[in-house]
Amino acid sequence: METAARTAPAAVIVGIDGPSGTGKSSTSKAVAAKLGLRYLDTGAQYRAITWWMLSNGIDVNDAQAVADAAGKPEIVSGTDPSAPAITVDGADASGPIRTQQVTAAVSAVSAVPEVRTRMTELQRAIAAEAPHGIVVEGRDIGTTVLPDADVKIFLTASAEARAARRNGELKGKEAADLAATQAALVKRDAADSGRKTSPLAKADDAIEVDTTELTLDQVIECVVTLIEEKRSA
Ligand SMILES: Nc1ncnc2c1ncn2[C@@H]1O[C@H](COP(=O)(O)OP(=O)(O)OP(=O)(O)O)[C@@H](O)[C@H]1O
Ligand SMILES: Nc1ccn([C@@H]2O[C@H](COP(=O)(O)O)[C@@H](O)[C@H]2O)c(=O)n1
Repeated sequence: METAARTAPAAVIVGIDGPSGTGKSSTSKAVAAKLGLRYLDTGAQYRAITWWMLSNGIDVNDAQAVADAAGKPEIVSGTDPSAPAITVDGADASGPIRTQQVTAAVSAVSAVPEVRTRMTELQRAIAAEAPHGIVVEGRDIGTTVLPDADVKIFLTASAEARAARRNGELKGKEAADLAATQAALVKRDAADSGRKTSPLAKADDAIEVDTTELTLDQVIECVVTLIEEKRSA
């Protein structure tokens, strides 16, 4: 008797891009966990190399010095969506990469072509090793890192909504000025969109999701549905 062959779903590669505070990390982690996929935070990698530059006395505004040092740190990213991890030369960097000092310096470092070449190679290698697929979030995943991704999403939200979300994270800590938060994220987006190499941009074939009026759960549901539709097509 013939039995129908049961095939596991093919690995699915998902790229989620967008400006700062649009919900890329929260959405990507939840979607990956729900669908049994790996997860990669490429922003954390750019933050990690920036932290290394700062820790090693390299002037982040000296593009040549950053380029010369770009190959030195060893950056290792975990891909478990329930326990994102990142190390630099074997040391846990998950805390230090989130400081204001790193946030203020990361756009300058990530604009250096040698840094982007190194990170892109690392990101492609990680994506290629994910057995069932991966959700990769960043700024240039759909345009440059994984142009053949199965699903490309570009998240957006108003600057007001993004600033309010960021300030909401500070509960219990000193409340930040909303206008200052908004100005800082708009400035970082402008630097990321304006650089020559792999700027923050929506790929032509990416699906744009404006999250301004959506809850996080609604965004997650929307992205899961888009991936499932693609898988069943
Ligand atoms: N749709 C939403 N509604 C309300 N809050 C949200 C929504 N999406 C994300 N958030 C909250 O907004 C904050 C920023 O989200 P998140 O860190 O996922 O954004 P991001 O795009 O990855 O930001 P960055 O690029 O700066 O790392 C978090 O506190 C998150 O819980
Ligand atoms: N694919 C990417 C991802 C990130 N960057 C740069 O890193 C910064 C930090 O990113 P977060 O997601 O952690 O906020 C971001 O502002 C970019 O400068 C990048 O260039 N490409």
